[in-house]
Amino acid sequence: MLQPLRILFRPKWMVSRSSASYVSRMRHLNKIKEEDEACRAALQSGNIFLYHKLAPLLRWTDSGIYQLPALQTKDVEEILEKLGGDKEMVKESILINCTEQNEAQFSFDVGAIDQAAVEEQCRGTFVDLRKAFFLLRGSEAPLVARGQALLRWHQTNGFCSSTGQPTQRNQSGSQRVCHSSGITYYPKMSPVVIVLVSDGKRCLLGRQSTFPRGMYSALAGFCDIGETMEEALRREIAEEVGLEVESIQYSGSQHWPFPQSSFMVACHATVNPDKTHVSVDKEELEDAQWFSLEEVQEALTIKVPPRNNKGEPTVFWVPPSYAIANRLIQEWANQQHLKS
Ligand SMILES: NC(=O)c1ccc[n+]([C@@H]2O[C@H](COP(=O)([O-])OP(=O)(O)OC[C@H]3O[C@@H](n4cnc5c(N)ncnc54)[C@H](O)[C@@H]3O)[C@@H](O)[C@H]2O)c1
Ligand SMILES: [Mg+2]
Repeated sequence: MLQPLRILFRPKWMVSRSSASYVSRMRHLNKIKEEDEACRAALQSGNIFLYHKLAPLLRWTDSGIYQLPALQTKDVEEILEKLGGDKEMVKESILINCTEQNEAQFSFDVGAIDQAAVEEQCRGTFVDLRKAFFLLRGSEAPLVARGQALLRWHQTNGFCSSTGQPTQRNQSGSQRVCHSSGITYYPKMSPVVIVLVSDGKRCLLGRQSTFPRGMYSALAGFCDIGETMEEALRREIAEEVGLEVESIQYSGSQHWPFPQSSFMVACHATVNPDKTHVSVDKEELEDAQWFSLEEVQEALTIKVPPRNNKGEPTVFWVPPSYAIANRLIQEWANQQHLKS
């Protein structure tokens, strides 16, 4: 039988934020998301994160870390004019969030404007999102992913799939409407379950042939339409490794921008310790194996895996800390410790 879901930990945001300031911030954000006039005003005093062909602009700081530079709207207008663009283009910025001080945050893709010239003006570099996600700290990584996801969605949803007519966005970019059919389109995410299966002593990790060599992760799969998360989880484990899950515990969730926006729901699951024979579906996975606590602990200590002369990792390692798979593996290792 499936056990009821239970939260394994309290995320930091649940305990550390004052509810009054959080409520006012969320209401402010909702207002500028929904009301075009309020959003235009917020853009005038807001912060803009720049992208070039969906690669975010990062800046190397004096303190030796990469940062996501927040530009003022007037600065972006100036740069656009200087580099032969139209300063009105800045109005295409997409609302992504707001700061603790209620300053709106936007993403803007400079498009056809020369990349090197913008980099020089902004004292930064446009970096592929996979790399940027790894280089940024704290809340900047999810913020930059969200900004890119929204820009990508607008770039690929310019036309109504029913009428073929152009769709029009609202000022914040939270939706697009086809005035011919009346259909409103909202940014989309695909729900994915990611699960760390345990037999009580070992945990099960798998790898796809596209993963970097030696890297194993928790098993994941897209939810089918009409499925509950629990059904998707049980089905994926049955399909990919031929095991039947006995219990499920919810752990957390994450927006995952690769290759496109997924909503990752992360869980722990157990199987009967007498029924642990793995039969891998080779269409889905290259390999799946049970790993001991010692092996997992060793892998968790590896920040950058050692590589051979072809540049390929030579050891067993797990996804980095920004991936929710890493958190599941870390939580499992902590729980095993408590048990022993
Ligand atoms: N953040 C993390 O820690 C982490 C770890 C592992 C995997 N992931 C992500 O989980 C996602 C799903 O994992 P998977 O590849 O094993 O899934 P999966 O096992 O469902 O297999 C992928 C296949 O599912 C099909 N599919 C069904 N719906 C889809 C949709 N909406 N979008 C794309 N393909 C769809 C496609 O045929 C695709 O080839 C991947 O995008 C991967 O990047 C994230
Ligand atoms: Mg899978």
